[in-house]
Amino acid sequence: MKVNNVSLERVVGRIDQLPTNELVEIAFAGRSNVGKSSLINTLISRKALARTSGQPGKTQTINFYNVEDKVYFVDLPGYGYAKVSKKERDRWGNFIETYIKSSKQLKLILLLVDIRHKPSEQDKMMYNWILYLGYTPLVVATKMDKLKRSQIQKHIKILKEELNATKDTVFIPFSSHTKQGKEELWGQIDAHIEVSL
Ligand SMILES: Nc1nc2c(ncn2[C@@H]2O[C@H](COP(=O)(O)OP(=O)(O)OP(=O)(O)O)[C@@H](O)[C@H]2O)c(=O)[nH]1
Ligand SMILES: [Mg+2]
Repeated sequence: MKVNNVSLERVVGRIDQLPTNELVEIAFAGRSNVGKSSLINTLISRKALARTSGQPGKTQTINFYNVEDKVYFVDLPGYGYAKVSKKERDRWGNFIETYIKSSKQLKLILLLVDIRHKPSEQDKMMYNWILYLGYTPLVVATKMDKLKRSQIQKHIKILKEELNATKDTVFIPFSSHTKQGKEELWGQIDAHIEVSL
């Protein structure tokens, strides 16, 4: 998709504020600091529409970006931020869960994991949970610029093994610094949007 028009249309902090809309939705999930907001900025070719930060826990609301009046990119708050209380974590879990379960327009969930590290227990839970809800997550292995080119396939293999990934789960190495993986990712997103339009 060629992106000219995009805006942050809705910031949702409570379940009862979730939109009932017509546009298709694509959600971006993953642990705090993995690069969700940066990925959205890269896809829409904006430097900083989605707020990013070196401090984990930047995105705490569910943010709906209207892209070309065709699709919402849904930036989810990150999980696994150690400094957050259990109560907050539970609230997060309920919030995300309610959104994913209740959205009628959600067509694709991108699960972001850091290409350098083994997935955390929460990453594994999230992966399995997305499958359980009937979606096949598209796994984006972020921050590939931090690895040597020769290491990338090895790390993708480790991620597949550790997540015990299904055959039809697609893995895309990505960097929002070098923009590697951007075209491939758009290819996947366009394909999902097309079948749903
Ligand atoms: N080297 C490198 N750093 C990245 C990349 N993507 C994001 N970062 C950095 O990682 C940090 C976190 O990025 P964000 O995009 O804010 O992460 P997030 O997943 O939205 O974080 P929360 O909103 O806290 O859930 C920032 O300092 C980014 O500059 C990447 O591809 N390569
Ligand atoms: Mg964020």
